[in-house]
Amino acid sequence: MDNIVLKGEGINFSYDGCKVLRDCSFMVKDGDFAAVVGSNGAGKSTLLKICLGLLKPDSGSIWLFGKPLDRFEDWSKIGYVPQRILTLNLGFPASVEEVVSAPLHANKLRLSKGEQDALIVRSLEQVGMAGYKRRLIGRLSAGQQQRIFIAKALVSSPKLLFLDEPTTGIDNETEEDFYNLLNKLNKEDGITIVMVTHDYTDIKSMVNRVVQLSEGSITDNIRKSEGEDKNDGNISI
Ligand SMILES: Nc1ncnc2c1ncn2[C@@H]1O[C@H](COP(=O)(O)OP(=O)(O)OP(=O)(O)O)[C@@H](O)[C@H]1O
Repeated sequence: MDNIVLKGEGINFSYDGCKVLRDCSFMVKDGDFAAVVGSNGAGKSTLLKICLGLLKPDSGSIWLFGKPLDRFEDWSKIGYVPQRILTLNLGFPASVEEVVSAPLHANKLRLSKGEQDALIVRSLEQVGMAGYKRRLIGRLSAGQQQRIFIAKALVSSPKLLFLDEPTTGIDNETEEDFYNLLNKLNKEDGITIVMVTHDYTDIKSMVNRVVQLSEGSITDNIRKSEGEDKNDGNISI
């Protein structure tokens, strides 16, 4: 019970009366690499936004680290890389450092300049972009920009990282590098990952949990453990 970091129970959600999620229950345990899969429009991004409190369900509950979402305060434990439709263009004025440091200001962590700098450098190192601190983000490639957005999500040392289709607009070779990076963050740094993806076959070997959505319902919440698939999605905990 202790090692459940994310739990959803009986989530229903509609946009303007149009039902998108139906009675969704699921869980993710500490150390999991969970893939949220399903066809276009199945409700994957919506489910992620509900887990993050960005959308409010019509009914049902979310728990983060054992706390109901409305009482959860330790947002520095959570990283989020939203779905990106467009690559930032050359004229975008923010530096890599400004982008990466944003969560430190938002989370009001009250860190000294030196502590902030150390966290920025460490998160850039984690994504293999150590030398890019002073560069303008709009001048980087799509794959490099995506690494910077991961660094931004990592800067507050999260325990749980949500990613929404992070490889959109990235070529195959960069994509492989990127998955290796996520695998390292999960297996070596112990960060629990919840990732919406269309490329399940590419990441099957690193994923140990699948949350399958079909037309707004969760049809599977399977953890692959010790060679045995275990469905623990709809049981009460
Ligand atoms: N802001 C919105 N207002 C109204 N309807 C929306 C909104 N966002 C999403 N929808 C609808 O809700 C449904 C689920 O959308 P969602 O983006 O969660 O699906 P998804 O599984 O992430 O899809 P994709 O794989 O295409 O990104 C879709 O039918 C979509 O058109």
